[in-house]
Amino acid sequence: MQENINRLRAEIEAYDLTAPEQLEQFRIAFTGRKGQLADLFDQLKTVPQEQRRAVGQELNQLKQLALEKFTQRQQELEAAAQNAPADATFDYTLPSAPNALGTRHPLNLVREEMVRIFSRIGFNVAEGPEIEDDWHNFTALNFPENHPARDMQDTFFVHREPGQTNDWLLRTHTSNVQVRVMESQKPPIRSIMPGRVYRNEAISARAHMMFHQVEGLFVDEGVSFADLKQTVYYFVQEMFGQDIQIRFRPSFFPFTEPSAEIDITCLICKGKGCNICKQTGWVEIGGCGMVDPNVLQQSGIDPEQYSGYAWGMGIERIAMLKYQIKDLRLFTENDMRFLRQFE
Ligand SMILES: Cc1ccc(OCc2nc(C(=O)N[C@H]3CCS(=O)(=O)C3)cs2)cc1
Repeated sequence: MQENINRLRAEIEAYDLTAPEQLEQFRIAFTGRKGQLADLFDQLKTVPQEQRRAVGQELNQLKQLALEKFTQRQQELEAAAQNAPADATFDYTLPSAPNALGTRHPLNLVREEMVRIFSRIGFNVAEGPEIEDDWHNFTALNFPENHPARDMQDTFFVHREPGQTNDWLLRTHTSNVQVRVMESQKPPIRSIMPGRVYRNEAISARAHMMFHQVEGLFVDEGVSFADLKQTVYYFVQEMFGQDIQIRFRPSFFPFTEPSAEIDITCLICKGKGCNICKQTGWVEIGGCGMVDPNVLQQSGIDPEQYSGYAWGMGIERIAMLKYQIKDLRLFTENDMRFLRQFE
């Protein structure tokens, strides 16, 4: 034991504390819970009873020596740090810790691009409630009382009085905002309505209940289907490229007459036909039409004086075409390998 005490004293006295990081190493080596001094104190019980007092005192003196050396050096370093000019202790040329900048979600990129494209031709952005009443989501849009879209199968009702029609629901499209804009503004109206919409598709393979839409509305005097076609054509060329063509397929929606589905030439095969476009050369991107005069009327706009067009597109659909994304679930799974690919 005496030999160990003498060796340890010599080690403590000779220990070099010049560099700041050696102070912590000294503490761990000698005075820490698992240090060499603790080991010697543990061995004290093996010393013969008559010598134990003297050896214990010597160990305590050694511990005191180590603590004084540690404390003195610690105070010297603290004083030096306080007195030295700031730049002496910190190397400002060191690179900072890397900050991951993150990326914007593809659905936001598409929504922002659509807003930019339509802002350039005079459209503003209108917002409205996601929890909506029956009037603004259905009746004002010419949906008859027994229309299947009103079923619980397609719509999430938030509050449903038996037999009542003034139900509260989660809007199934952003068309409610168009109704609210027409109720609150006089033409000319040039607005687009991006936002979340909800569909109760419990029976479909897609487990998705919420997706994103942008709709557009233009109401003024003398608006024609030709205006609608040109606006959609401009949007498609800005969003998908100047070489992309469009076509309108006759369709039906309660709120527009005439109505049409909007197709663009397949972005993969440029119209030749491939498995993406099912050999047709065309892919659908949304729908449009002239606002039904009854819808204008019900929102307080005189259909004898004004006419308008409207369109609707799903943001997920546009994003999947633009970025060739094959699975809808990628938008909501937060897989960084997917999300990091976008700027
Ligand atoms: C007052 C008012 C009058 C007319 C309106 O017409 C909005 C329109 N929407 C469509 C359409 O096909 N929409 C779908 C495209 C894919 S989607 O996201 O599932 C919704 C055609 S015309 C809206 C409001």
